[in-house]
Amino acid sequence: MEHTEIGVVHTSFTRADPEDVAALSTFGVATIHEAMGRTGLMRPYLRPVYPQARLCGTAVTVLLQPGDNWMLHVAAEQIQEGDVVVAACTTESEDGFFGELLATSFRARGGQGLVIDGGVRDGADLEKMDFPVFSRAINAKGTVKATLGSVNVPVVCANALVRPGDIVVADSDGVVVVPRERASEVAEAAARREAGEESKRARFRAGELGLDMYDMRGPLAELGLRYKD
Ligand SMILES: O=C([O-])CC(=O)C(=O)O
Ligand SMILES: [Mg+2]
Repeated sequence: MEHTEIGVVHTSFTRADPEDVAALSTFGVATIHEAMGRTGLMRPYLRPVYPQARLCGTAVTVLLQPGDNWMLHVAAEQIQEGDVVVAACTTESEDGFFGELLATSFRARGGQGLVIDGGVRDGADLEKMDFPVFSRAINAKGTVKATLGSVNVPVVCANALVRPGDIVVADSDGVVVVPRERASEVAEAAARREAGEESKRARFRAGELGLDMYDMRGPLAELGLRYKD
């Protein structure tokens, strides 16, 4: 990635097609990740603040400085209906950058949730509000407003590149990023994959074995697998 700009807010960028966002919202993260050729996943240390949390939306990106949540307030103004805020940090930081007050602000602007490679607090309130948040920590420790970061620059969040306008999907399995140019192709591949899984599910339910469904007996015998009484 090119040198990241600090102290800049990009106010206009192309958002993914809402039809593609709606299509992707029907699939689980594992299916989307597989449909993308097993790419786009954030690291699994990002966890939902409450088990039912789930989100799908277009990314407004934020680059935070450690222990400083100023740029989340700056980002709130850039949120449009259907957006998800994706926040990375210039240096690893697990402080509580975000809580129910900021969630209330994001929601009022149309925000659908937050993915943050940092900490958040007010977990019980976030669950009560059903405002989906995926974070690396839950931490009561407060933050300051003293240093500039950026809004709507490309960021690397938990090892995944996210550009403003890309689609982010998160559920209890993890967080995946779909580049907006690939969204409709990925949604089609995900639908094909789900149809394939449905037919396999029906066969498993009927008692068929993966050993036969996937023609595994020959290769296992060739490698010398032996059955003993
Ligand atoms: O106020 C903060 O800095 C973070 C927080 O707890 C909230 O948004 O409710
Ligand atoms: Mg709070």
